Amino acid sequence: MVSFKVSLVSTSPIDGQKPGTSGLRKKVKVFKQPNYLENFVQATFNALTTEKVKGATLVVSGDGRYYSEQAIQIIVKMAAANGVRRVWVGQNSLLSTPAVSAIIRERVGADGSKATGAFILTASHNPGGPTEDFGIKYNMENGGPAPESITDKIYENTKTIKEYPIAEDLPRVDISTIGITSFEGPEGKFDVEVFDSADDYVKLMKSIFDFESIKKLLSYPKFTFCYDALHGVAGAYAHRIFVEELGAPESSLLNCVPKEDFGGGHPDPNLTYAKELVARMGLSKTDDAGGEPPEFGAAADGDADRNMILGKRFFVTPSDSVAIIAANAVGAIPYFSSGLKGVARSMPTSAALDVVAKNLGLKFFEVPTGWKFFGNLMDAGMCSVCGEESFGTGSDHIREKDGIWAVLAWLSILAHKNKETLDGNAKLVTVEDIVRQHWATYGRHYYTRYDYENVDATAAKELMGLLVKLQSSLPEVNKIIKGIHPEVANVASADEFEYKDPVDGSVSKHQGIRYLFEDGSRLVFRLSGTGSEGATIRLYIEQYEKDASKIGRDSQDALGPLVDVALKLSKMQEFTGRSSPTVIT
Ligand SMILES: O=P(O)(O)OC[C@H]1O[C@H](O)[C@H](O)[C@@H](O)[C@@H]1O
Ligand SMILES: [Mg+2]
Repeated sequence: MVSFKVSLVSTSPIDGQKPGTSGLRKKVKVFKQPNYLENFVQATFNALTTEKVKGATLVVSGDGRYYSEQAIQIIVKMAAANGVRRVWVGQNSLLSTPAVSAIIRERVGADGSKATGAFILTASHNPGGPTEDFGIKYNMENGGPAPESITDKIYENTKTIKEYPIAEDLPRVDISTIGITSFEGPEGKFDVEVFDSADDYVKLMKSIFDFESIKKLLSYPKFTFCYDALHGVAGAYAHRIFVEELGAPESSLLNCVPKEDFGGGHPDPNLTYAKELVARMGLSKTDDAGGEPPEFGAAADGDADRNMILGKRFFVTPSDSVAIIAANAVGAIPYFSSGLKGVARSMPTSAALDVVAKNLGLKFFEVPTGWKFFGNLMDAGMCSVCGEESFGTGSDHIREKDGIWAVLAWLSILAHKNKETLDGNAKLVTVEDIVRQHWATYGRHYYTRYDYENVDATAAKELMGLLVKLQSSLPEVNKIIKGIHPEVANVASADEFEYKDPVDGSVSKHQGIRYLFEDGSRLVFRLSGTGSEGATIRLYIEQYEKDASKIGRDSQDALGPLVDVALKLSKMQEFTGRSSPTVIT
């Protein structure tokens, strides 16, 4: 057995290591600066209680983006030096964010060991490569992102760090080969175990869904399917699940080979960035992929926690997606057969889920943006299904959102609704049919999001400042609105969203600026917490329509007047210099 020594390296604090909504995300060149990654990793170790470090088992992996392999080698050396007992690594550094959560919660090592935390190496949906983004975040024992109490401590530690221990002489570990490598250090044995990226996750999915019924759906000739991993880590699961387990043809997988630069693309599953899928599904305004589009299409982001669901020439908004999953879960998904404990959405997500919760008599929660808020509810047994407008959907099977889970949930609902069809007796019920049926039952929440990416941070702050100021004079605001579009309803109330966690009582302030209209419409403005440069302003626009004769409009048309009001009220163009958003979803 190779032995290693521990040396102490002196360092000094580096500015700007405050973790955002989902960890620390910066350009690769920033991460490559001397001690940058090391300082953050040590600040994290120092923020944890001793038993989470000494003798502990730690998962380290991610979406395989550029710099992952080097980062893993550094973290392994630091883990060894900090007295960690074993590090678990997905083969080739690949583990999706949901798979990491599942592994922390479910995996038991050959010697009975269980992980107590993970470093997830990802910048999620941000591009990768030498000039793009890298990221790191720490997840806790419950499989969810570290709560603010820990991330605040990490940040404080980054401001005072003076030294870190490292096992400089520990040889590079081959993370491409499955197996355990053992070392001997001053505090005893240290193992690095490399294992199959998909095994544990596939097992979990099979315990949640009825794979046989999905298989039957996928083998039905009129049901065609397509999945785009955007060259992210979802590719490491897609072949195994959709092709090997469920029998989909190889040709149904698009961009399913994980690449360290995501093939030069932007691995964010939305109508702008998932271009190839959007064209194949017959939804592109400019390219036509030719041929009849598949009945079902889906995409994932870089670390496979996000999802986009499409039907033939049809886009399902994420806010509708979670509402539809919640409305159908009990009959369609075995995991939920005894009912839902409750449902939750993030504040900017449309109120489609609220209506389902009300009709079905389910507990309902509105939380700030960020998955960690759902985790607390789930740990307390208060929430089964949740989702966000930002293409995140999930359940209490883990403590992260789960892109492939969402696809399997939709396939389960389709299989359920098509029981008779699959037996040869009826017409195929499509994705679009399911959504339209849902609107007819619950009403439709027209919804759109405008993103202004990488705008000047000062200008963005000023814009938000103006919107807060306007909130104190609603009569004035309503006068402005009437001057723009007299048919738009009055603003009934306006505030900055604040959340008191019903489980731990913690309060999160300034979680987005809301204008709530008398007819149930909403305008929400937020600054993104996940960007790595400048500021990104997000504007969320929503309007509820109950009248069945009016639920079939084009959503941009239906929302036109409200959009206009939002842009003029906020002086968007004046502050940002932008005449149109970077992305509309
Ligand atoms: O802050 P934003 O850029 O709007 O991003 C918000 C999103 O960030 C990450 O993806 C989190 O995991 C999500 O829970 C959150 O909704
Ligand atoms: Mg992600």
